[in-house]
Amino acid sequence: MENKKKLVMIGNGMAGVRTIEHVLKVAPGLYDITIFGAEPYPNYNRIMLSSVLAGGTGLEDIVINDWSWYEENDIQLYTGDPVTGIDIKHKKVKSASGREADYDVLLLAMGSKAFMLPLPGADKEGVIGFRDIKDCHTMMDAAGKYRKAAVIGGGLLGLEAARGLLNLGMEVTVIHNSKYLMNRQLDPASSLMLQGELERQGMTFRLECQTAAIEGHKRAERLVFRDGSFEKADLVVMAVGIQPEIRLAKEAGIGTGRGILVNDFMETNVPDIYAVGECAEHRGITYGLVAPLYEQGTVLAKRLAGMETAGYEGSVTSAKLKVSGVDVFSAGLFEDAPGLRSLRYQDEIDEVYKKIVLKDDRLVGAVLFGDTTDGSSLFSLIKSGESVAGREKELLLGFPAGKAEGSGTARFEQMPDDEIVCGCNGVTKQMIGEAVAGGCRTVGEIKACTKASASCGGCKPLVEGLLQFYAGDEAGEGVKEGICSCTKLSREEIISGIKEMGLSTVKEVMNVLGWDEPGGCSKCRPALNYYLGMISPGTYKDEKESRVTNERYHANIQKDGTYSVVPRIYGGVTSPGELKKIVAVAEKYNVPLVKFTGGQRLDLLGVKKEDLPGIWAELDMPSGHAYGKTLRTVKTCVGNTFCRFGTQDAMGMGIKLEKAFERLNAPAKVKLAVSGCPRNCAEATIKDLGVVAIDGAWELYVGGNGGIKVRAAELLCTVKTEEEVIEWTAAYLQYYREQASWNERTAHWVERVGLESIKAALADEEERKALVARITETLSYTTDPWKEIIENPELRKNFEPLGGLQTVNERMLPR
Ligand SMILES: Cc1cc2nc3c(=O)[nH]c(=O)nc-3n(C[C@H](O)[C@H](O)[C@H](O)COP(=O)(O)OP(=O)(O)OC[C@H]3O[C@@H](n4cnc5c(N)ncnc54)[C@H](O)[C@@H]3O)c2cc1C
Ligand SMILES: NC(=O)c1ccc[n+]([C@@H]2O[C@H](COP(=O)([O-])OP(=O)(O)OC[C@H]3O[C@@H](n4cnc5c(N)ncnc54)[C@H](O)[C@@H]3O)[C@@H](O)[C@H]2O)c1
Ligand code: SF4
Ligand code: FES
Repeated sequence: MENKKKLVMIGNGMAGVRTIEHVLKVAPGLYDITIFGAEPYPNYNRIMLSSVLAGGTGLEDIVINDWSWYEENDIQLYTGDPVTGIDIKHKKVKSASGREADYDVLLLAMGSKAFMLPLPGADKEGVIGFRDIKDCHTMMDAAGKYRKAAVIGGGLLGLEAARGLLNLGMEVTVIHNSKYLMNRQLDPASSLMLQGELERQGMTFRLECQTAAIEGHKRAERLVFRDGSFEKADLVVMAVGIQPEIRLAKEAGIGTGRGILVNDFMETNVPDIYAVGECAEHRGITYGLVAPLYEQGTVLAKRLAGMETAGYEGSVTSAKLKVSGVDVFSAGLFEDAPGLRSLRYQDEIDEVYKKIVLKDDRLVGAVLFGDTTDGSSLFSLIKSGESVAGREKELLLGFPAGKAEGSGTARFEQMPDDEIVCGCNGVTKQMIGEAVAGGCRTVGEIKACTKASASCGGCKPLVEGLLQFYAGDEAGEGVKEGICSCTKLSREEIISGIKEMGLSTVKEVMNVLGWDEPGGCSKCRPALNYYLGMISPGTYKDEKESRVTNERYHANIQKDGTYSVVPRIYGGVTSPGELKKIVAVAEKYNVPLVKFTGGQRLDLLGVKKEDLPGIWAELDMPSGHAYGKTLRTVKTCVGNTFCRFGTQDAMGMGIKLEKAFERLNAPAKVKLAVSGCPRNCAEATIKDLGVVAIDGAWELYVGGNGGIKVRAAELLCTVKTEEEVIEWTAAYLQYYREQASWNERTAHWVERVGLESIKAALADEEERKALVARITETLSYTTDPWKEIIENPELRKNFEPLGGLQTVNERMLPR
């Protein structure tokens, strides 16, 4: 013992103890270690406080190093005893309880404290930050006694706190100074989508709002804002950023700025004193996420062990909001700026937004909303700084299955053993390797063993890749995934639950099947609405509030908030009479643009919401479902009616198909086409179902797609008559309706289940007829939503100026 150097650490938090773990590994027995912690606990995972608050995780689950770990490693731990002074001359520290400890090496790892706005009334009871277990307890206690909570700050912490408080049964208003939530991580488009989802979960927001004071007797009772308005609040949580703990260092004469100044080896300006974690300022930056802090810890541990090491050069960071039902990821630069180029993909129907930011030929930032699967792959590319020239669109639209960056064997071979795979829990590649060597064969088992992927979940694709890398064919199925983060149940389990228990409403399904997220989210609500309607077409009452905006308004909402009207022109075949009606309406309502669509229809664009019922009434044509998850259009060529190559009546067949299946609800949109000969002018082989005439017969192709990823349709069958075309189409569409997941286009479905299984199901005549009977029944219940609106004054109210449910951001917020 005598020969050991004395290492004293101030702060018993995530970054500091992580550094000590490394020191113990690379230099066992070198130091006699003493740790002072201000909190009365062993080292715990602060990140998981959000999960504790939201429910489902107990405090006992978040301990990283329990009491016995300190004992086993001969670490002298003083908890609940903050250090109050550092004497750099005599190399000793003094604590609140009067303890003194000499050091040879001193580690400053005091983290940060919540920044508390210096508002009048900020010292009242019920005004807190969200930083530690104590704050968690305060919020839980308050939720038992009071109803109204206000969270100041709409960043990561504020939103996670707000979600937790909602789960505790409080009404929550988030007061945010910017126009956009998470303005430090998201651009306006993704931020608006996030806001919409959180509003649906029950949060309310006051944006661009400045708090002036907190009023109340002893306890907070209300917030008063600079514009004079106010908000009742029995609990006020400040989540407006953090302040590195530098007071002790400053008083001792150690160099400080915003944080404690360190060089690339985490050395302060005073010999033998180092700083690590949120309290350290490196190259002008203080970090507030654990991944960079763990990187700092690795360098520092090697330095303390006297090992050769490259210095810490700073980190690019990524963040993922830990709110159930919301997938948001942000990494690197996300705002447009001179010298940067960006690519975006925005789908306001399925609520998916992706943006990547490039500098020259390198990826420097990404924002994902709704689908964050590629987050870790994009982050790997940002960190590597390699050229992505020529691959930009692939990066934006998603990596083809099995090709994700970070999933290749070469990448895992090159990955250093101590590279952090799970930033939230500090799990390295080596730790995952050891877990697999120890018998883990699924992501769930690795999660239970190492905690990798247990917090924000952003590392899951990497963990899966590593599991595959280490376990190869022995790797079992990944952790069981539900249809969204609100439930662990798969589509099949939900459908059999609905059938077996006779569940009949979205709410009932969520209650009976035990949804983790009581209100569901924008992914599961419409999916349940569809499954219920598909299972019981005759009795299920469609829940309009579970549908996306376009389907609620029965019109296609446009970028500028106006709508478009696409009259149903069966088979793309019109007449002078129909055209005259369209022209008259377009002129009367000053429609700014009339355009032919890709599906051979006329699109009246730029229509005001309040003009929609009038236009529908005057057109007196069914409005086409040019939106929504249903049959869109049947495109046709002229066929043998006029074309000298035509072998069959393509127009007639197209019109029949469109009339047969219009208004059909489906898991995703469905597009059809009919070509009169194999020259295929209607491009039938890139449609969900394409019919191509050959001599004396028709070929039916399925699973085609001309969208993001072009997929050629595959031949399902060849039939002789028009009746058989209708029959097979009906059977195929119903089989797709019953088997595919919500939101799954036929191209993906066919690829997933394989054409052969579909062929086998439809080849059985009895099965085919049964499918036809079921689709016929479903179609018999469909109604004309436009007529209903025209004829029902109550429904028309939704279309009055400022009527209905619309808010300024509604186009971003489909339900
Ligand atoms: C609710 C919440 C959720 C979060 N979620 C995420 C997330 O999802 N992802 C992510 O990357 N990051 C997240 N963070 C941030 C992350 O927790 C911090 O970056 C990380 O904990 C910082 O580690 P640290 O060791 O520097 O500081 P800390 O973990 O704060 O540890 C510092 C310790 O030092 C103690 N201390 C201070 N002064 C003294 C003194 N004078 N004497 C003795 N002890 C002292 C403090 O009490 C504290 O226990 C979250 C933070 C919070 C609060
Ligand atoms: N999922 C995660 O990764 C996660 C979760 C929680 C916390 N954290 C970390 O914890 C730290 C604290 O988080 P945070 O959200 O408080 O910090 P932050 O700095 O990221 O966000 C604070 C937000 O408060 C807003 N704000 C500032 N002053 C305000 C005022 N007067 N009124 C209203 N709004 C105001 C800002 O616009 C900003 O968006 C950060 O380092 C964060 O990265 C991360
Ligand atoms: S697909 Fe054949 S029938 Fe139809 S327009 Fe083209 S050439 Fe004529
Ligand atoms: S990175 Fe957040 S759980 Fe792994």
